[in-house]
Amino acid sequence: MISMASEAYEYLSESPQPNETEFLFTSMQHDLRATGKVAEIITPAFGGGCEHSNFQQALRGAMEQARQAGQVNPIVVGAIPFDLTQASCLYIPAQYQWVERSEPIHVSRETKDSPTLLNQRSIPDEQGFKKAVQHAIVNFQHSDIRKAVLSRICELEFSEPVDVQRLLASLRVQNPSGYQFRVPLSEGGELIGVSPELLLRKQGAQIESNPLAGSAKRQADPEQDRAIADRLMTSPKDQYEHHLVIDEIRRVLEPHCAELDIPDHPSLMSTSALWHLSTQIKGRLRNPELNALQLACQLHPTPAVCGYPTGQARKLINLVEPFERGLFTGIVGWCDSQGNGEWVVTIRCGIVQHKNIRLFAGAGIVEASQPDAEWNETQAKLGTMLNACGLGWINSLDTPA
Ligand SMILES: C=C(O[C@H]1C=CC=C(C(=O)O)[C@@H]1O)C(=O)O
Repeated sequence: MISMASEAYEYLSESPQPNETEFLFTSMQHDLRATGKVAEIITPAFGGGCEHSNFQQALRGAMEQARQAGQVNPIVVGAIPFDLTQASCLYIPAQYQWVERSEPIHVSRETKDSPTLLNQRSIPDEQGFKKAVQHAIVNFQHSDIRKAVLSRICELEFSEPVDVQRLLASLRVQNPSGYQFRVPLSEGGELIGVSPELLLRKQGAQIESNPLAGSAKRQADPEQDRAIADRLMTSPKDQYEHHLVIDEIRRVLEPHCAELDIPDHPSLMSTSALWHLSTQIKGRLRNPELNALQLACQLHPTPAVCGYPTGQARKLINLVEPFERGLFTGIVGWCDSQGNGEWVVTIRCGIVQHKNIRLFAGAGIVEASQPDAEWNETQAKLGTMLNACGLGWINSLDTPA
């Protein structure tokens, strides 16, 4: 466990106030709020698992720049894209502060408060997505690829600028135990979301990871909801999908760990929209000097967002996905100058730009997948952000996953 609250984290000059926060990351009981920028890291994180990589050098250079600017314990915050060869979106803020999380505040769902939805479209559309799933399934039958995560975009245009504070408040109500994030983007706009999936937390020699794979849509009726959860736990397709992720994470972490605890079987975890198969992994590093970003770069992208084997799955994704994922299914979080940090998988999120939001959702495809069910799963995953936008009704038009 990271004991951030009790630690004397520094902040330069005044602490950021919630309404002027530019970067936000919620971790367990605390929010990391940051403003300003003293150094930027756009070097791609490719090879970032190695301490001599360009990326790690850029990271050390930026930390040094911050120290010269007077910071005693600088931190790096931001996001890294799905494709590690693309520019990183990281920086060292001028001020930061850990604050205790407040109780989620009720957000009114009255339609008069919500701006009107002018346009929406899915890329690819329903037919295109199902075709891509079918394409992947055929590929599995004729190659060594076992899993590929296929995703789609849902573009929304509103009559008025999106109220980001309201969006964040609603995400907090929906998933109070999730990792909420808000990242300013240099090209304009903000990355906003609430991820349920911890890629890596590192404090000293202790590490944790909580991969998720295998999902089912929550049901309003408690009995049906329980039945869906039980079915997920015993579904061979979902167990298989999950184990591909765990085996790959074990392969990466094992050589680094003096102790590694990976339960034999996943457990259930839930958000307001979905059930997930989840494995809580804990370990103790042989070399506590490894920084959180070094390890995160070795783990990313796991088969929970890419597939298995990674290289081949990535090629298949590039072939069938008709858009650039950018930051979606990358990682978002923070790392301090001692190498401690937390990185979560950038899912259940969107990019907000004035009156537009670009939402993203994906689903792990294996040979036993059904195109209709995978489409419905992406719709359920979009539900978190759609609800936050006051558009929960869109999901009620769908058949349950
Ligand atoms: C890619 C997403 O979810 C991943 C994380 C949890 C469960 C997943 C699944 O069951 O397919 C996905 O691997 C997403 O939410 O867009």
